[in-house]
Amino acid sequence: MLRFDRVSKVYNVGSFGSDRLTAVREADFEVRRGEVVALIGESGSGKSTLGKMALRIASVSQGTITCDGTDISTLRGNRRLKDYYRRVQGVFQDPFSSYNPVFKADRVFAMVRGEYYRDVPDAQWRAKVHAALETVRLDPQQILGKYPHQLSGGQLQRLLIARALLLDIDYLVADEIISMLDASTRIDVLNLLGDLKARGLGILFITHDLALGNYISDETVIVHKGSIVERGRTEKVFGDPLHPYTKKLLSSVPQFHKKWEEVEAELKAREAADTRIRDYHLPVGQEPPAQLFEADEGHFVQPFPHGARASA
Ligand SMILES: Nc1ncnc2c1ncn2[C@@H]1O[C@H](COP(=O)(O)OP(=O)(O)OP(=O)(O)O)[C@@H](O)[C@H]1O
Repeated sequence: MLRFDRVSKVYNVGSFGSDRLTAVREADFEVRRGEVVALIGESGSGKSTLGKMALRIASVSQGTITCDGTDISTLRGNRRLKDYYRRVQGVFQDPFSSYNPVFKADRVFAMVRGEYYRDVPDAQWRAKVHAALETVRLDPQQILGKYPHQLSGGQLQRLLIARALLLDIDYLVADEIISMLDASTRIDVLNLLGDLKARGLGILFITHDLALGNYISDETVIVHKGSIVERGRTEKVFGDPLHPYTKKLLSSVPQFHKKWEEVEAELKAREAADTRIRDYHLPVGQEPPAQLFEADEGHFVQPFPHGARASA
């Protein structure tokens, strides 16, 4: 399990690094193997920072991230870090920036070999590469030996996922990997992630797109201004949103079969009927605690003033 335990990140900003920006505040959630967790929030809410901390690209300011029980901040030295990256890999939004246009795209595989599999004989390595490409539904004949500009964004993205698979990973941090793809490729990559999940991979799926998050995830974590405001089984968070910010996000997605007034009236009626709100409403002016309230089994919400409307 990849577990975030009250994890915070403070960046030093300003001209001399004199100001501090809290990008993530006491985030608490986990990604289990064989499960997709969607991390959803607007731009600047701290999603990528959470992914970067899990990949050790950014340090953790407070709290701990553990991978199957090991605090990842204690992994020092090339060998232990390499072992970690054998198990946890990241794929990011812009596939083009991960390739050097001067080299053939499959150089990313050669780099993995040089780093991790020097002793593997050529024939065995070829078979491994072919198997990884087939898993991501790429035809080795069409892909190997090509330059990045000869491949589509979707192919390049799948190639990066194949590279991660060469390492037999347990967890994948997928940061906005669908956003830049065209509609027909999107569904392919989404279905691929579904296959990987079925093979037992744990996936942290970072997105600002609610529909994508809803489509693919088992658990949803909603982040707003660095804090998790709601999390739980995806069907609960989407079907019975509790926090004003989650409601606002969901109501901003057009429901083509309904008029806007109908949606708003439904939200108000649901809120009025929701007796649980009394249990977790906060006096106006009180800072919301980082610890979430369990409103329903496995469905957590950050307490908020009753009647509050989420500010953007
Ligand atoms: N290296 C850094 N130094 C200083 N501030 C940073 C750094 N990286 C991110 N931030 C700030 O931290 C906050 C969270 O950024 P982050 O990239 O995690 O958000 P995000 O939700 O992933 O946004 P997006 O979807 O636009 O990538 C933002 O205010 C951002 O400007």
